[in-house]
Amino acid sequence: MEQTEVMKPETLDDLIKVLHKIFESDNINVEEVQNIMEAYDSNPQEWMKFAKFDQFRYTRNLVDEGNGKFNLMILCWGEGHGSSIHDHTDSHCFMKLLQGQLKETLFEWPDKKTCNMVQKSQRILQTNQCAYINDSFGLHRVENASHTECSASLHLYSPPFKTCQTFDQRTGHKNTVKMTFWSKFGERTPFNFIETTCCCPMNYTWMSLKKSPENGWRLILGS
Ligand SMILES: N[C@@H](CS(=O)O)C(=O)O
Ligand SMILES: [Fe+2]
Repeated sequence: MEQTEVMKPETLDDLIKVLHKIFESDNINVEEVQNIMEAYDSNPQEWMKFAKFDQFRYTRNLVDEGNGKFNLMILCWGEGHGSSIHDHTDSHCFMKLLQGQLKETLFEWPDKKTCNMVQKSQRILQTNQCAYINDSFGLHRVENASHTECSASLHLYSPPFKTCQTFDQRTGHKNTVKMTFWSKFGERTPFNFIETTCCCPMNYTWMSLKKSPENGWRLILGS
């Protein structure tokens, strides 16, 4: 597909405007989106209002709904925080580092028989770099391996999705999990439940204990 002008977005607002324009079309040129996201020089003053960290796990903070074509969000990774192995529900996934570093480990889709999941590759993403993945590349896990620095990344998913599948590294067993936002447009998402989350040391999946007026206590396995 032909790529129109490659311009450098000067600010995050600029970048969002350009992304809106690009995603008006139904045919997405992955390299063009990747180049434009990479061309934006991360300026914390512009995105700080969206970056809300949690003590225990990474947070997902919605920045823009892309006219229904994409979701743009900032993920905030405290020291040692990571995701479980997951897919991207047949969507495009662009991931640009805004601050710090992130380690991305790629895995093959598990085959039918129960076995350890096969690791394909691993890389460290640096500030301003923009990575891309979709389900045809495989699955991934993302981690902030630093014990002293937090990280932030800008993710674009198109089309937007609300659930994904997480995988147990030792068995390949999968779970469908709901994906939630910690904040939307800079405002903490309202919550009326008690929640406590911990990472299961056996298989690195997340377990949450939640209480809501609607559902009472629930133990939720997976991300
Ligand atoms: N895809 C993950 C983040 S990452 O680990 O790529 C999410 O949206 O929560
Ligand atoms: Fe991901």
